[in-house]
Amino acid sequence: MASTTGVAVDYDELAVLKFLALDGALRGEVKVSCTNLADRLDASTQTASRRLQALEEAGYVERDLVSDGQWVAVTEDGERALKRQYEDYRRIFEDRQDLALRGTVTSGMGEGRHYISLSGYTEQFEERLGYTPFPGTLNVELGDQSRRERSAMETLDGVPIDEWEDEERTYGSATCYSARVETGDGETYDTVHVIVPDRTHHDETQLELIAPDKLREALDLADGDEVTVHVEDR
Ligand SMILES: Cc1cc2nc3c(=O)[nH]c(=O)nc-3n(C[C@H](O)[C@H](O)[C@H](O)COP(=O)(O)O)c2cc1C
Ligand SMILES: Nc1ccn([C@@H]2O[C@H](COP(=O)(O)OP(=O)(O)O)[C@@H](O)[C@H]2O)c(=O)n1
Ligand SMILES: [Mg+2]
Repeated sequence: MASTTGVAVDYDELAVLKFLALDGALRGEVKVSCTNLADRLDASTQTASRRLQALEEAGYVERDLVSDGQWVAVTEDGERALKRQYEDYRRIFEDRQDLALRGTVTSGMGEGRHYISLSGYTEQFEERLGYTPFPGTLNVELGDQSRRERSAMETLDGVPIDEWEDEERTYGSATCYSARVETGDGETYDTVHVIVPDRTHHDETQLELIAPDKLREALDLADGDEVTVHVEDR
């Protein structure tokens, strides 16, 4: 586990980070005594002190040393590190079924690029998904089992993209489902969306994915490569 600064932070240090957050250090500085912290960690004062120092070197906390202890605040990077743990626990306890759809990367009709670039859609993607998608859709041809399982996606909470029109015509609505892509080599790309247009030339056997980046480049994908799309309930 490494931080952005390259300093390794272990579970032992994350436990300290959690105690600090419980004491309110996400909201601002809290007074910390190494003796008290050592008690809660069931470790020596030196160990407690060393872990605080490691957290500071990793950029997860900021410290102000004073004669009778120290003031410590968790940084944004520190908060992100805690949130990653939180996401893991959510997956463990919230019993949200991860719908895993398997298929192969395939080329389509080259129309996705046009639709995804239209401002009537990009404005909605930016506002509702939080990013400007790479112009296009990565098409995934689903295997037999995943074709059957795909219908379960419609029971999840999707982000609606509304129909809109310009002078010439109306453009259809669509629904986006948050997902993660995993390649055959176990490489993953975290935030993509399965986009299901209400009007489409594709049938249920194809899944179309949008993402901030070109997935063929980010994941080194070519036609025929196997991917698993983990659709999340968000
Ligand atoms: C956001 C979005 C909106 C779309 N709206 C329409 C539409 O209004 N009418 C239509 O015939 N197809 C629409 N399509 C579907 C495309 O015509 C086509 O089925 C598919 O997206 C093409 O994918 P490909 O080029 O990757 O094969 C839409 C696709 C997307 C991604
Ligand atoms: N996030 C994305 C979107 C599209 N793409 C690829 O970008 C190209 C343009 O997308 P497209 O939807 O217009 O083309 P086709 O899917 O019809 O081949 C295709 O090669 C897609 O596979 C990608 O790699 N990553
Ligand atoms: Mg496409």
